[in-house]
Amino acid sequence: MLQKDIEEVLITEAEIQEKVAELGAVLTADYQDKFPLAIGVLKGALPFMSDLIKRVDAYIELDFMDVSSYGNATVSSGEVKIVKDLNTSVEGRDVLIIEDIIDSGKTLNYLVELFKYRKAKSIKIVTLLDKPTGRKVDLKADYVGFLVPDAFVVGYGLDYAEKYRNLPYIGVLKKEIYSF
Ligand SMILES: O=P(O)(O)OC[C@H]1O[C@H](OP(=O)(O)OP(=O)(O)O)[C@H](O)[C@@H]1O
Ligand SMILES: Nc1nc2[nH]cnc2c(=O)[nH]1
Repeated sequence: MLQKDIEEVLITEAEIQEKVAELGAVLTADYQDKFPLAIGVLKGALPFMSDLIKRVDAYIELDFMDVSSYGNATVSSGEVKIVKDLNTSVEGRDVLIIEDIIDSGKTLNYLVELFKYRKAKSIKIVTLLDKPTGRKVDLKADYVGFLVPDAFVVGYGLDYAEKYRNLPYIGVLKKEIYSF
């Protein structure tokens, strides 16, 4: 049903799952002797976070932050709003931010500055997708799944107007779906 709105599948479900396992193995090694606070950035990171944490064989604590800067648009408003804050203090903690995509970089830039201000011991970023052509601020992730081209992508957590998050793959929507 949802497939009829998709122009092109960029990353298949199998490719995502293979990459998640790879990233999980790297994180398992890097966090073996630590107890990081893994912070999922809602809502987009939910499927990635859910799959990734099951591939990390190390002690990790989970928390969530809900921030939003896109609303129903395909371009960042540039203003990051905290919709839900953490339940846990980041002070003195090794923080691992889990994101679905870095585009302009503004969301993560905001969160990194916030967690620095809140005195996190270390801050690392794992993102499933990186769209370097969208970058507006200087920001790099520590762990990246896939580079994506300059297109608005949906699926596996990523939405257009709150739809398509439940697709198991990453794709590009047909042009007629967008209401500009
Ligand atoms: O690098 P940026 O340009 O800041 O874009 C990345 C952010 O945009 C999306 O979130 P959105 O604000 O759409 O909220 P959502 O996760 O609830 O969809 C995505 O989940 C990232 O958090
Ligand atoms: N769904 C979706 N959300 C985004 N947020 C920033 N870039 C994107 C994108 O390409 N797709």
